[in-house]
Amino acid sequence: MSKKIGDVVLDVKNISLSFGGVKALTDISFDVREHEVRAIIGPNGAGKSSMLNCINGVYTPQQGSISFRGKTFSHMDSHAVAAMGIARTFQNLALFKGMSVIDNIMTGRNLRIKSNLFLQALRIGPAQREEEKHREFVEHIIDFLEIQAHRKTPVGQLPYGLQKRVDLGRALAMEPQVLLLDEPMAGMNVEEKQDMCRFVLDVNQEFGTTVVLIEHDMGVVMDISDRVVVLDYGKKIGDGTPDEVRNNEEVISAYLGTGH
Ligand SMILES: Nc1ncnc2c1ncn2[C@@H]1O[C@H](COP(=O)(O)OP(=O)(O)OP(=O)(O)O)[C@@H](O)[C@H]1O
Repeated sequence: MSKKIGDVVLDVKNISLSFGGVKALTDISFDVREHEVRAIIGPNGAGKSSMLNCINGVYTPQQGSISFRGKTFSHMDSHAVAAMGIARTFQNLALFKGMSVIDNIMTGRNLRIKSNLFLQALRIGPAQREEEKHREFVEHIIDFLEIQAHRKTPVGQLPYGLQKRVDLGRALAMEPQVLLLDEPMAGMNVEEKQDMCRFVLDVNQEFGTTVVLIEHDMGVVMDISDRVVVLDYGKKIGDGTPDEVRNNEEVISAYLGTGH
């Protein structure tokens, strides 16, 4: 891979999170470097989604801090996170099923629309020009994700694999610097997985977007990640390159050896 990994963009320090008596995360620290694909793996219930939810401000950890480009937060505010350039896709798709592909991807653009709602509603002057500019950007994403044929189709009518692609498109519409992907390939067939892998790698390599990815398919993780964090029962048990993680005894016994 010819890309150049940069400085730390996201620095997670000593995060602990519990729900009543359930300790979802215990003292988790790891960093994410610019332009890398960083995977978080671990068995069901290990705390992977909770970790993403702390990063994008859905959950507030009881302990620890998260720094983004050197700015430290004990709690990430979800609107501020999006404005800082961190986008997220969800394990259970967060799309508007009755709306077209193009309109769903446009919703990811809202953050960047500056003109006020009144002008937008009237579609006059600067608001109209602005909307055209955003629609053009959305069309680029649609071309990039090779879903031109489905531009006007209501998302709910698309096969699952394509819905996941639209979800990625919605996140890309934010022009994120960091993309958090929660199981982007879950429930896909082999061909859909290959396509999604290619798109994630293209986003990473062509736009330089940093990717943090939760994924259960080990083949995928080992193929596309630069570094991997391994969680088990809310604790970090491994961290390193795919090869390092593959050969880590604790990881093998907790996870890789158990047929997940
Ligand atoms: N909102 C919540 N309320 C109560 N408990 C929660 C909540 N969210 C997560 N948990 C608990 O925290 C632990 C970690 O869950 P989490 O969903 O983060 O794991 P995961 O590694 O993403 O699992 P999976 O692979 O199944 O998605 C689990 O025991 C889960 O039941």
